[in-house]
Amino acid sequence: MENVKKQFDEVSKKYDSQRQYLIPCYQDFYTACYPLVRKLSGAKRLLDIGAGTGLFSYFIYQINPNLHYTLVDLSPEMLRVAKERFNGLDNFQYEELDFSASNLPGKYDIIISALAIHHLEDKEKEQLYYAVYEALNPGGVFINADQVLGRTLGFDHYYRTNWRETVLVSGLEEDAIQKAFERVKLDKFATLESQLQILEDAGFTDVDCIYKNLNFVVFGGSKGLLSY
Ligand SMILES: C[S@@+](CC[C@H](N)C(=O)[O-])C[C@H]1O[C@@H](n2cnc3c(N)ncnc32)[C@H](O)[C@@H]1O
Repeated sequence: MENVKKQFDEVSKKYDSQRQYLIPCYQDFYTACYPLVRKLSGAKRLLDIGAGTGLFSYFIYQINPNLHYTLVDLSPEMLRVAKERFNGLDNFQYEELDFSASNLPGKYDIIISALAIHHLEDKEKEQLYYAVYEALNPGGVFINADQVLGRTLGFDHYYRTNWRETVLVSGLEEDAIQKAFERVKLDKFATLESQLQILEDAGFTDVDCIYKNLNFVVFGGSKGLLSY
């Protein structure tokens, strides 16, 4: 995890400005969960796993500013940017921790994560999903916006090649592109199906993928029947 921490510490100040170049479906990817979150009217506490600069929390904050937000990340520099973003708001707290090695702190009604869990080995992903289930209050929901391994080698190759080609012509400066290409070497994608299965095994009741664009997906599950 030291390498992950180092690379995200380094990119922290430029991270937000590069996101729209590096995630071709940026707006849809971060807002696909809005209808689901809007339905969780009784929710009070949200945990963002691998929150980084707080980008995903910021999207949720746009539609639910009254939640209590807990942002966890192992990179102090990424969290520093998050603290600047939410400066002055007393419903935000921050925890510097490695979620592959530490327990998740507290109990929550909504647990979110974006582009973070793919840094874990498959076994660690599984352990984390079980821990997420335990950390949810009854009726709570887990939402993971992430990149996944293609279902077949052919599609995986297509997704990765397509992403590189898209980023190369995105207008992002060359140095930033090369650093992003370095960072993705740390990624450990797993298939969507295997992760949906783990969520079911962990006890989640309603489990599904609510958004997919190439290998960018948003999926998750509810602890108890989804009341919609
Ligand atoms: C690509 S960034 C995503 C940040 C944010 N969620 C977003 O959507 O912009 C991945 C983040 O996950 C964090 N991360 C990766 N592995 C981690 C771990 N084991 N424990 C805590 N944070 C981790 C990194 O430090 C980084 O800030």
